[in-house]
Amino acid sequence: MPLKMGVATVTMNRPPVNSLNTEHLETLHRTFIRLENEKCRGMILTSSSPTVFSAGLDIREMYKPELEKARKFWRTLQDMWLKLYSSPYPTVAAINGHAPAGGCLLSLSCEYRVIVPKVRMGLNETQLGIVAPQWFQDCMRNAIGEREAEKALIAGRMFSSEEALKVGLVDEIAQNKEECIQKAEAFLASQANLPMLARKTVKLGFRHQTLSRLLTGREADTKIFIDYIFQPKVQKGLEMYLQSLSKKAA
Ligand SMILES: CC/C=C\C/C=C\CCC/C=C/CC(=O)SCCNC(=O)CCNC(=O)[C@H](O)C(C)(C)COP(=O)(O)OP(=O)(O)OC[C@H]1O[C@@H](n2cnc3c(N)ncnc32)[C@H](O)[C@@H]1OP(=O)(O)O
Repeated sequence: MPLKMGVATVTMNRPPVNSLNTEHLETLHRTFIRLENEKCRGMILTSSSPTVFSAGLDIREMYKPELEKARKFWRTLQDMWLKLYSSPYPTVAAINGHAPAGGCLLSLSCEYRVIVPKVRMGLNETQLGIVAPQWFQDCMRNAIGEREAEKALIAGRMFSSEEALKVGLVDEIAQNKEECIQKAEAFLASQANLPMLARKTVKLGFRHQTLSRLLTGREADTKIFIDYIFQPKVQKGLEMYLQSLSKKAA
């Protein structure tokens, strides 16, 4: 995590697709805590993969899990998200590859998004027979508005880079990763002279409702997750989805 002029670039590096298992989520969470403690001036979140930003939650964490491990997985996801979404420093996602589901959530949790061409992002959970939790949905709604979010979430729509720009899911398209990082740095530079306390207070004001909805209902949210994924038909769906992903690789 290099810090250049107080700006950190956090590069996810969990091959092959940066899927988010408990360990990877813990690493991200620890990183965001450290950045806050070190009074970082801005953060760029990106990926070491040339084609994938993040494939979202690691489906193997939800497929036939042990109960306590599944609980820990979900709580760690909540912890990571609460830290990122409420970060006092400015955040940009340099989306240099596909960003489905939890990958899209990561980018939506940043303040500004730059994407490369010819990749897809969105909350596709419905298409997998699972449901994007309320706080995932809130992040989408906060980015693109009620009507577009409702349509996208019901359909589990994956947006092309161009569609994402058009609907406001991302702020800019860059031609490649290098330009993506340059544009991310330019956004952070544009924020650098703003009084930090005022900036942070306004940001948290906008995000307060979404944050408190989860903060006041964390246990209930965990229970919803557990009850949902332990349903036999959901497990069957996850099994089939994992098989389809593996078949694709074969
Ligand atoms: C009332 C109820 C309310 C709420 C319910 C509560 C909770 C339910 C939980 C809801 C939340 C879900 C959020 C999620 O994030 S779910 C994950 C969704 N992710 C995806 O759908 C992405 C799947 N992956 C892909 O589409 C492609 O892999 C991708 C486009 C990212 C990259 O394609 P590429 O061709 O480069 O790679 P692949 O060959 O497909 O994959 C390589 C190997 O990686 C494995 N893989 C891919 N994605 C995942 C993943 N998300 N988890 C685990 N493993 C993954 C894939 O199987 C390949 O593995 P091998 O076959 O090589 O072993």
